Amino acid sequence: MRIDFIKMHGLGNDFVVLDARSQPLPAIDGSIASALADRHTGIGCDQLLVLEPSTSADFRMRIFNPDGSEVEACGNATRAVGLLHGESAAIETLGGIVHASPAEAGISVEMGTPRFDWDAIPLAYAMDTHAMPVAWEELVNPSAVNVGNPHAIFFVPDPYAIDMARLGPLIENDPIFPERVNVNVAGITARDAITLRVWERGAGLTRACGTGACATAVAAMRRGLVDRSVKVSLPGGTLRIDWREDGVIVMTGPATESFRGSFAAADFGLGPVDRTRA
Ligand SMILES: N[C@H](CCC[C@H](N)C(=O)O)C(=O)O
Repeated sequence: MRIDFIKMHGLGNDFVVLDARSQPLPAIDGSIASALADRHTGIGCDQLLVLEPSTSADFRMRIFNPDGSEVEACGNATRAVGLLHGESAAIETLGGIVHASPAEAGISVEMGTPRFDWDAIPLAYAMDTHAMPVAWEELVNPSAVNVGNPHAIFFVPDPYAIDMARLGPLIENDPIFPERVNVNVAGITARDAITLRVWERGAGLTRACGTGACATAVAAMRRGLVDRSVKVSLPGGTLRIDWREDGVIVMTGPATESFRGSFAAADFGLGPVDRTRA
């Protein structure tokens, strides 16, 4: 049996999309996600996305990191599947329902309202998530923001001077974040401009992180560093983040379909299709 996939990206943060609504798919778990995401022996991607029917939205999007973890939110992926959908869509995720709509600058997504309470960013002990009293060498006093998934945001003079390959995993896996955390290093370049690099939980350094851009923009706004509409420049390109007066974060940016293909299910250890799920 062959399985069709769509290869997509949002500013270079790339995805393999499997649509269970158009083909019978065997059960997908973390180990299969890791195999498909592997850039040497698999198709290769930062996240695997599985689209399924939903009883509460237009469809459901499951999100897997290359380490096999299934997670709550993925901003760039939301724009990508919004592009596939072709018109406005409500998308069910583990982090809640988000809304994608075609926009002049690509796809606009209402990413929900951010949370700052410490039980949204599971910490070993309650802290002021505005500026946590912790440090990892030159990365100090991060903000902690949950936009469906957990983010730690450090403001630094030059994000490109930070050794993310060394400090990223240290912070990602610190026990102070029992669910781990996405690590953002940001520089403020103007009242409406942020430069950002992200070490993603379960994926490592990516060329762009949509939820990271949302969390970082909100953290900077809360600190009075920027206005409520900012451009966030990531290695892969720029996103616009607006934090509306009603508390909803709106992210706008491009999404791209790269190519389509198929693979033999047996090549990735995918078992027979459970017809009760078809
Ligand atoms: N690594 C993230 C999921 C992907 C987020 C990122 N690719 C985005 O565009 O938001 C996490 O474990 O929470």
